[in-house]
Amino acid sequence: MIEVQDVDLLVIGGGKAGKSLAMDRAKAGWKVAMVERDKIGGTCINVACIPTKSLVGSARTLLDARRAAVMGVELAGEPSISLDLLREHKESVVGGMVAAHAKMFPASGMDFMMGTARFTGDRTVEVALNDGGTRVLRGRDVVINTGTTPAVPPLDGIESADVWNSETILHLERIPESMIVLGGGYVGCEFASMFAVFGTKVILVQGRDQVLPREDPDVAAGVAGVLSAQGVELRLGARARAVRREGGREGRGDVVLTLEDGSEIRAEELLAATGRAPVTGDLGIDVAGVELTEKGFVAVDAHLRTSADHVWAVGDVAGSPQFTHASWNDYRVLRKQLTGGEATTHGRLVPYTVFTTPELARIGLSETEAREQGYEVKVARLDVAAIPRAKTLHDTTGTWKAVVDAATDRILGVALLGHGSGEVLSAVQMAMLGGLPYQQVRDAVITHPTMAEGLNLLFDTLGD
Ligand SMILES: Cc1cc2nc3c(=O)[nH]c(=O)nc-3n(C[C@H](O)[C@H](O)[C@H](O)COP(=O)(O)OP(=O)(O)OC[C@H]3O[C@@H](n4cnc5c(N)ncnc54)[C@H](O)[C@@H]3O)c2cc1C
Ligand SMILES: NC(=O)c1ccc[n+]([C@@H]2O[C@H](COP(=O)([O-])OP(=O)(O)OC[C@H]3O[C@@H](n4cnc5c(N)ncnc54)[C@H](O)[C@@H]3O)[C@@H](O)[C@H]2O)c1
Repeated sequence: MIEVQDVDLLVIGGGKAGKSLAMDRAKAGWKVAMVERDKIGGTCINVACIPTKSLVGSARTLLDARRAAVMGVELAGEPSISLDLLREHKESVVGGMVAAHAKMFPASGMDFMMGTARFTGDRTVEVALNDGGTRVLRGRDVVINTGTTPAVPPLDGIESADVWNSETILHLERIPESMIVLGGGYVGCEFASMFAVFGTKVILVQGRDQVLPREDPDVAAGVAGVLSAQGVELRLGARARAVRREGGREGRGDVVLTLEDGSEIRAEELLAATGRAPVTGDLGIDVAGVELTEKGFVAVDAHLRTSADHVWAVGDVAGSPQFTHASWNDYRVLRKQLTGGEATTHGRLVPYTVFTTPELARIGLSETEAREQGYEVKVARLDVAAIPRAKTLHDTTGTWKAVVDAATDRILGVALLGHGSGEVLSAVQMAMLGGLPYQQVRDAVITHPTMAEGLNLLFDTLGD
């Protein structure tokens, strides 16, 4: 019989919310244990945001080098990607962050262990340690932060077709001559953009009739235009039903994707980018009295409480918006409650940026959503080409759009497609948080020439 170790806080899965909470509470003197299966620092730094944005940085550097002459700079020879250097760059960024976490965890005072946790009773887990052995831990409070994992699309033949997902593509075995990207969501658009810039002939197959289906059609069309201009072939409204690898696993011929209309598309590789599935299957969740939603996420209320007393869930697995910053905010919401305060996830404003090149930065309601919710809206639009900073950079692709409540003049949301828009977005976010009418942003004195200055121009288009 293994002895049960009691702790104040037990964190299962070291994602953004869980690791932040564990370190914070350990530093505050709580007895904290955190169990992580295989990724020190979680999904974001190992296999998601950080490696992908490192590679997006490479794609942008290549694009800059290709258009150096227009900026008056001569480079000797054609700039190109070195697979070895690319891997080294990505791995040095990821490795540096993982190493920093490996130091920070024990330094905080927590009991950090590598292993797989599984519930065996109320607030109690058994941990199969990666280096052998078992521990049993019980938390006064338990936090589930086990994240999501790439969903396997239900296509005939998928198991034997040897396709990539968002994690395996990051091994950077090769830059293929041709690649099908299945799925036109965030992952699909970002990888399609970067691999097209790296020189791959990309065919993006999207089941819905636009990329990024949450966005207004005109905004999605803007992103589609960016991808097309980079050479991506878009197959919209094209649902896949089967996939096979010619020559079998050993022969490794082309991958062939069959669409619902029976037509076939072939390429050297296929990236499945069809969403993410919650990691709850092997947690023994029913033993803990924790209920799941129909889709397998942990069911939580607006306070991140599960159906079991003193068991909480945070991040992707709790159905929070699938962004690292949302998970980080979950941490703040939960910390407040665990330390005697009140906090909720209800009504929070969660921005996001899709890192195509250029990027799409979004916050608040789309025009479609605003109209569906009964708002009478004013819509402002600005071509990025009108922004002086964009002209100085010869980087004028994109359009900005803002949706304003006609009754109050408050900004309901924006969609900014263009250079540096993810940075500009935060200025809009602050205006929205402060409840400012658009005129105050329009009339603010903003530094010239910055991309943010475009906000003056954007809201100028609405007049008074
Ligand atoms: C390709 C890609 C790019 C992305 N880019 C961005 C971006 O640019 N910006 C952004 O905001 N978001 C981005 N995201 C989304 C972001 O990565 C996730 O929303 C975020 O990582 C979720 O974090 P989390 O806190 O839910 O947990 P995670 O970071 O997923 O952590 C969960 C951890 O739990 C561990 N675990 C699971 N089960 C167990 C168990 N039984 N025992 C012990 N440990 C366990 C896992 O190993 C994992 O480390 C991207 C996602 C992908 C796939
Ligand atoms: N920059 C960022 O913040 C960032 C980047 C990457 C991922 N993420 C997060 O990761 C999550 C997952 O991203 P994702 O792109 O994998 O999922 P997603 O749900 O955004 O997109 C998946 C797309 O695949 C399509 N699809 C599914 N099955 C198909 C089929 N059989 N044939 C054709 N098309 C099919 C769907 O229509 C959908 O649009 C996102 O929700 C996002 O929150 C964020």
